[in-house]
Amino acid sequence: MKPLRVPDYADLARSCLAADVAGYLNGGAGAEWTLRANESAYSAIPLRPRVLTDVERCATATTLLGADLAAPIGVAPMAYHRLFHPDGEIGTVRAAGAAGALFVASMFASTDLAEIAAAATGPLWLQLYWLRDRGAVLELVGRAAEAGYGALALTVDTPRVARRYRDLRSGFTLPAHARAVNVDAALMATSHVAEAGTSAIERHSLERFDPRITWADLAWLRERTALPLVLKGILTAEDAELAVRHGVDGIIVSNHGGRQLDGVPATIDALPEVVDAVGGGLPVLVDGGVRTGSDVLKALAVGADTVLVGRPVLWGLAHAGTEGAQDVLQTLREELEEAMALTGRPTLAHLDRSVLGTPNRTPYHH
Ligand SMILES: Cc1cc2nc3c(=O)[nH]c(=O)nc-3n(C[C@H](O)[C@H](O)[C@H](O)COP(=O)(O)O)c2cc1C
Ligand SMILES: O=C(O)C(=O)c1ccccc1
Repeated sequence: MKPLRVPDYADLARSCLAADVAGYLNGGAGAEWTLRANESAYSAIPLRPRVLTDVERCATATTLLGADLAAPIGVAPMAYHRLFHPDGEIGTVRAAGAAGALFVASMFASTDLAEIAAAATGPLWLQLYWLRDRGAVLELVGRAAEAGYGALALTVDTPRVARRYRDLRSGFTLPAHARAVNVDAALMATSHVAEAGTSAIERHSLERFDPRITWADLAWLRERTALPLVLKGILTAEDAELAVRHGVDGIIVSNHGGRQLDGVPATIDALPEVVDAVGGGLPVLVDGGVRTGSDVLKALAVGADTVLVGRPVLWGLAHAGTEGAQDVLQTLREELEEAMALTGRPTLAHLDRSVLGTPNRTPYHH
């Protein structure tokens, strides 16, 4: 079967990856309630099309923090792309460039961050976890600035990596070909040591991630870099207001793809309160559960400026390397354009909450 839709790639990736790697990729935290909610909440929202609006040309191009995008779509930061295909981050960053999408590299990328930058042809950000060793974080920030990264995305929903039962059951550990090559090897040493009944990634986070940071610490980072700072993992109006007050340059509404606190709402359900609290002063991005162009359209209609996709890009990469990842991003852009035409909204400015019907609420149990 030739893959045509994003879910086709999910099936193909599952069948070409080892079971433990597929479990790490597709799994979530706890009972995986939030993981399921992310996708099913999009499915529950009906669309309200308008007709006779001249949709011969539907324009998806936009800008984000001063950079041009072919569509308001980007690749969410994900660790270790080489786990899934030898093309690794070089494949996914090339795919993003070809599709005109933003690429957010993970702090735990399995490819040198300068090599990622050299292969990039579009906007590029670096995601960070705040390690107890602040010097190591700062060193990475310096290298990112030098390599031309355009912004930093600090992930704030992960004081520690959550218990992911698929990984605990499989005893998932990182193989030698997928390592976090941008962080000092001594700091990463325990991230790939197997121990029965535990997750190496979770144990490593307890040792190395700094769970003591507060809003006051953001100033420390801001004073040491000129790069825009975006917070990833905001889910409430309260935290959105604090983020604005602390002068951040953007917000990513995210529940980490259901991989951190299980029981939080689907991101499309948390998005309205964050958008309303921010009030338009800075870009709001969202990720989690986006699988179709209509999902992208729904997030934009609620008020997101750009949508990030995670697992779908790695499904494409796993199945067909660079080409597969590119096809996933291209498909989402084309489906978005079609959804704009068929809802009668020829520009992104036309996408407001009037596009959205009342959700059919029996969700979260699919
Ligand atoms: C395999 C995998 C690795 C991830 N690694 C990171 C990471 O290193 N840093 C981070 O902030 N988020 C990480 N995430 C979370 C993603 O950035 C994103 O929030 C999530 O995948 C979006 O949901 P989706 O996969 O349903 O699109 C990871 C997600 C996956 C699936
Ligand atoms: O962020 C994640 O979901 C994730 O898988 C991860 C990978 C390495 C370190 C911390 C988290």
